[in-house]
Amino acid sequence: TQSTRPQRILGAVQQNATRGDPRSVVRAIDQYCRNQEWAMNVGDEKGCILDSVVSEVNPATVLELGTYCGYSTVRIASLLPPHAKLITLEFNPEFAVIARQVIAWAGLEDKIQLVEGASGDLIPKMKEQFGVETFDLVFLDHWKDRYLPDTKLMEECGLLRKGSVLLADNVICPGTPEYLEFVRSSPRYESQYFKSHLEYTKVEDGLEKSVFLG
Ligand SMILES: Nc1ncnc2c1ncn2[C@@H]1O[C@H](/C=C/CNC(=O)c2cc([N+](=O)[O-])cc(O)c2O)[C@@H](O)[C@H]1O
Ligand SMILES: [Mg+2]
Repeated sequence: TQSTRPQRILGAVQQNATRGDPRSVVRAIDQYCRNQEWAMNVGDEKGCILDSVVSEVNPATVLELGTYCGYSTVRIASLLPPHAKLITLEFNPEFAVIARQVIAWAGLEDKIQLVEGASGDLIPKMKEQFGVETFDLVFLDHWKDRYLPDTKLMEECGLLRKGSVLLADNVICPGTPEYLEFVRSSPRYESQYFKSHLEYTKVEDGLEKSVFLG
């Protein structure tokens, strides 16, 4: 039977990456997606911007919206300090199965909690079910029309504190116009655009970093 793209990405990791070496997992996926078949990972160019923001924030608690195959999950978690935790939400069970194996290959199961379900349902449960107070960093990379409603939901659920950082992928391509308008015009956010390119291409894209001001 025909394999799926996420299955082929997992295969590339198992063939080319070293177990327990997160950066080799990131490198294996980037090489596969650049040379064999494109996939919607944040990628190596925007990934370097992601790395610099993670290192600057040095978060104890991270929320990722949209795991897909776990590329950015592993990339972020590989930079976290020892007792830090990353919760990643994924509602497609097939993608979740692949992502769990990619995370395991990287040896990062202790830092990452992959929760299956829709962000709109899970965000309101973060405090009671997952013992989260607030998130120091949120990486938004799921359906682009969910960025704004989920940001408002995180505010309503008290999951953001003064200084929490939202980092959003694809604000140019495919684009998140309503979200961008909101964070750039709201007095409660200080936003900054990091110009880059759509993963593995020369098309313009970028990340928007927005600090919640409380
Ligand atoms: N509400 C929700 N709760 C939980 N999981 C959810 C969710 N909505 C979507 N997801 C999951 O997040 C991923 C979707 C990503 C959409 N990205 C994209 O569509 C995308 C497209 C391009 N592109 O077309 O060039 C480039 C990119 O970097 C992209 O991230 C999928 O794994 C999907 O199952
Ligand atoms: Mg993306």
